[in-house]
Amino acid sequence: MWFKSCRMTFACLNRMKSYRYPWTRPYSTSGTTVDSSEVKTFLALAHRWWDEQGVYAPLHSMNDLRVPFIRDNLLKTVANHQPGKPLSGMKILDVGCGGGLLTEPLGRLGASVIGIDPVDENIKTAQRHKSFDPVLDKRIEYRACSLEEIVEETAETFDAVVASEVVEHVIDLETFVQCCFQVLKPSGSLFITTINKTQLSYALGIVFAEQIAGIVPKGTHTWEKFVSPEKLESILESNGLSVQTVAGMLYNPFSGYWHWSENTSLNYAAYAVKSGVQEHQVPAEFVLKEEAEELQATASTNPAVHEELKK
Ligand SMILES: CC(C)=CCC/C(C)=C/CC/C(C)=C/CC/C(C)=C/CC/C(C)=C/CC/C(C)=C/CC/C(C)=C/CC/C(C)=C/CC/C(C)=C/CC/C(C)=C/Cc1cc(C(=O)O)cc(O)c1O
Ligand SMILES: C[S@@+](CC[C@H](N)C(=O)[O-])C[C@H]1O[C@@H](n2cnc3c(N)ncnc32)[C@H](O)[C@@H]1O
Ligand SMILES: [Mg+2]
Repeated sequence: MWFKSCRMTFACLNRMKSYRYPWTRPYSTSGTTVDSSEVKTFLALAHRWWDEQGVYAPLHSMNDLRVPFIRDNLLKTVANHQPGKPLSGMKILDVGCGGGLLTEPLGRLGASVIGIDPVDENIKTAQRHKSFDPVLDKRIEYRACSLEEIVEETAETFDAVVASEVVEHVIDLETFVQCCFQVLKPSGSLFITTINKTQLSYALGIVFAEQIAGIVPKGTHTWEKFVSPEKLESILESNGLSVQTVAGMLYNPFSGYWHWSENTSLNYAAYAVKSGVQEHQVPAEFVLKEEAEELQATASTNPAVHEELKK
């Protein structure tokens, strides 16, 4: 179209009771955040990631905002950094990495990045593309999996988790966020970009962007799955992630460029930090024996936990 020429196993769960104490491992009873219909949609486009003027042009263009957003906020967390490789020494998990459009620039900034995506064809595309650059080939690892599948082996591993243009495609956002918490180191950073759930995002993000202008392929988004910043902030805060920044992003379909905006009624970026304390609900029946002993020890100092353990 004329616009185109322009641009975890520990997921936490239902039936939980409220405790207020430093987090302990939750146990998944069901457990997926992956919507099979989304997988089908992305599978069909798995070979299109690196066509910079193609269906994923807006995501290529979004790097102009999100890469500096992630870089600059991460640099505030370190005393000094290596010129040229400012993110050197940092471990980043890129969840829903797709073809690696954001994974690669983060690797170029010196970070060790693991990119995961449930669509194996996306991972094949990403692996093929990074293989052309020996530096990236060493710095980036890709895996075809969901977030909940790697939580156990990567608990408290990452300095940062990135989920860019992903949460509007998942089911069970709360579980998704809890997994992000689990894999982050204490004080680790979480970066999310997504689309707000407003009448304007329906009019512009669905009717205009998909059905009229073809900025994104028809069926890319379901308005009901869009996430307001208020809802996202509430889920983050109640899961031990302290929101630092929410900033609006505006796509200009004429120029194909993104701009920061005061207005969050369409796209927005959020940055949160793992605070380490959660108002979590942990189902007593899901707490392993050693966890119960740990809690028992805690109970001696915390009556609230003591009460819960008696139930
Ligand atoms: C039950 C139910 C569904 C209710 C909905 C709520 C409700 C009641 C809605 C009613 C609202 C309403 C009034 C609807 C009327 C529908 C209608 C007649 C709409 C007309 C459309 C319109 C208003 C057109 C205006 C046209 C115009 C004047 C344009 C020129 C001005 C201008 C520059 C506009 C800017 C347009 C703009 C900002 C478009 C971008 C919109 C947007 C949110 C895009 C996000 C998409 C995107 C690029 C996200 C990243 C991304 C990318 C890709 C990819 O494939 O590249 C994939 C992804 O998964 C992504 O997340
Ligand atoms: C719009 S693309 C964004 C890709 C990449 N993050 C970027 O911004 O360039 C959304 C990606 O999320 C992946 N995805 C969908 N559901 C997911 C889930 N539940 N968990 C992880 N990734 C998911 C899709 O396979 C797709 O690659
Ligand atoms: Mg999207």
